[in-house]
Amino acid sequence: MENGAAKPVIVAIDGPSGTGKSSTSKAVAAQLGLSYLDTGAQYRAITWWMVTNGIDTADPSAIAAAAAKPEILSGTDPENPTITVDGVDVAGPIREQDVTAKVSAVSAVPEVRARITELQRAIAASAVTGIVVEGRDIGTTVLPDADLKIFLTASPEARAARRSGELKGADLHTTREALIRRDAADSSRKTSPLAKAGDAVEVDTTELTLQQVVECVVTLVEEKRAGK
Ligand SMILES: Nc1ncnc2c1ncn2[C@@H]1O[C@H](COP(=O)(O)OP(=O)(O)OP(=O)(O)O)[C@@H](O)[C@H]1O
Ligand SMILES: Nc1ccn([C@H]2C[C@H](O)[C@@H](COP(=O)(O)O)O2)c(=O)n1
Repeated sequence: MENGAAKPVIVAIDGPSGTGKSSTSKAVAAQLGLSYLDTGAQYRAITWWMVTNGIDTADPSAIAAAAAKPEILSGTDPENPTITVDGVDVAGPIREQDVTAKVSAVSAVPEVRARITELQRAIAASAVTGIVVEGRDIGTTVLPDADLKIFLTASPEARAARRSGELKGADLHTTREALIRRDAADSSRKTSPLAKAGDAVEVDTTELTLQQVVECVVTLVEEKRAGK
């Protein structure tokens, strides 16, 4: 840049549920002074709005007709990410089981994806120092020109164990089956499915601690910035 300021860096982190995208992205963004966007929270927020407003989440045409109605705002401070719908803080309700069970159906509707993708691109374009954006289709569709693309993976067993640790008393087998079902739905939808971009770096986190994954991604970002 002409004034000597560093060019904003755009990092896309994709992968299935429970691979560590949110934890890794937040820590990397905080360490590097970047913004952070949880795109899953946006899809959860629009799903919460559909459920709260009595829209039938099994009816794609009803979802499509309502997709433009809610105002979804994401706060991108990695130390304090926020999400509101029509001014209501929905950070808690969007993690509830009912929303988790319906989010794949709602996020498969093309009108929903077009709306949320537009929001995501606007947020990324306005990040002054750069941003870490995590989701399912960031490297393939939302930000195909990202400076660095990471695709996190982990075995279903490791992912279920991580999630069961969060959900008090959750049965490991049930958690594993639910993760696999959601990944299958997210990977098989027609519009912008969960997929690894051809130029993404794949990191298998099964045997890595969160700290090791963060260090790996920070190193990759620093190498990119140094032009390596
Ligand atoms: N490498 C790791 N080793 C052990 N636990 C981890 C690791 N990475 C993340 N975790 C833990 O696993 C859980 C899920 O992580 P996280 O929410 O970051 O995954 P995610 O990919 O964003 O999931 P989702 O897509 O479902 O939101 C969290 O409790 C987190 O602390
Ligand atoms: N870029 C994205 C991000 C998320 N989704 C959908 C599919 C997920 O099952 C759901 C919830 O995401 P999570 O909070 O578990 O990361 O949102 C998507 O389609 N595209």
